[in-house]
Amino acid sequence: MPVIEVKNLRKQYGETVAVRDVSFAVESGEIFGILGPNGAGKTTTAECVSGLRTADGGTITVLGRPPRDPALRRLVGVQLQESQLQDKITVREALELYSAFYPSPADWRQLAATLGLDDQLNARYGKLSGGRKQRLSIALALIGGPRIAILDELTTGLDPQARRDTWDLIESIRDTGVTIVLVTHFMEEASRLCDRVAVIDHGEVVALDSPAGLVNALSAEQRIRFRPSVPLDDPLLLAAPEVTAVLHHGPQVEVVGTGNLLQAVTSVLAAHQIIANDLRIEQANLDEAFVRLVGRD
Ligand SMILES: Nc1ncnc2c1ncn2[C@@H]1O[C@H](COP(=O)(O)OP(=O)(O)OP(=O)(O)O)[C@@H](O)[C@H]1O
Repeated sequence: MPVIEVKNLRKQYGETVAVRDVSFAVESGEIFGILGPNGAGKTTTAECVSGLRTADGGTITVLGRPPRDPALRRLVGVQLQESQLQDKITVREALELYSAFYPSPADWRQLAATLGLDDQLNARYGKLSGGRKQRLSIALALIGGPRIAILDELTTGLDPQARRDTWDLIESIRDTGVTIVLVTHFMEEASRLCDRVAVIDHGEVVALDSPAGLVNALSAEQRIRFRPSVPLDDPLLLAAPEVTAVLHHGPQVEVVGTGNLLQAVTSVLAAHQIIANDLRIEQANLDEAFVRLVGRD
């Protein structure tokens, strides 16, 4: 049974329709990604699911309850894009303050240790690096011991190492049984972390699948590159039904096609005793799938 169900969500700000029609269901224990370009409606969707905004249309249930049900306050942890703390508050004070909001909070000292903040307890928020601030905001989202964590643009502004560390952290949180909704516009993040991804554009879900499923569905086309041992006549390859084009880049040949392209190409080459040196198969990735879906980077 899904832990979050969103059906035909609609939300507008004045004349601006931020979310036109969004539906999805999040299963228990998964990392569910909401991916889309700037202004697509991701944050608004996450805020409606978190109960921070009221939808104008559609229905949302979280653990079987409406998003603003007070019982959800300790079951759902939210880390939002704009959750800036005051610069002067220390890490310890922030953790203690947030713990006080919950009847049976997680042990904040243990959480701080897990998140690598235990040597920073007396540091002021304003002096923390971007990565540490992010860790603290994740800690604050988890302090109530939630069953669901909603994390928005978790790694924006982090350097590549801090981003990778944060990904490891999210995986370890998931391993404790917490369901995670991750709002992101980073393809690499979605591919690496998410079990399933809803791609949102102009306030609508344009695709919903695993990252690999999205790539496969949209990128039936494959490319193989190699350097033939002797010059190659294009018609030999084009005779195979799998091959749609043959391109030349100096000594390199690039074959474009569909289906079992590799087998088709290698059997043509074998039949003519041609050796394919430096053979490479170019795989499509989520970036390409995304550009195809939303028509822009
Ligand atoms: N409080 C608000 N008042 C008016 N318009 C808003 C408000 N918040 C968002 N919008 C508009 O609603 C649309 C969707 O915004 P939203 O922040 O949900 O998108 P997003 O996909 O999260 O984008 P980003 O990645 O840039 O945060 C945008 O056109 C945005 O300008």
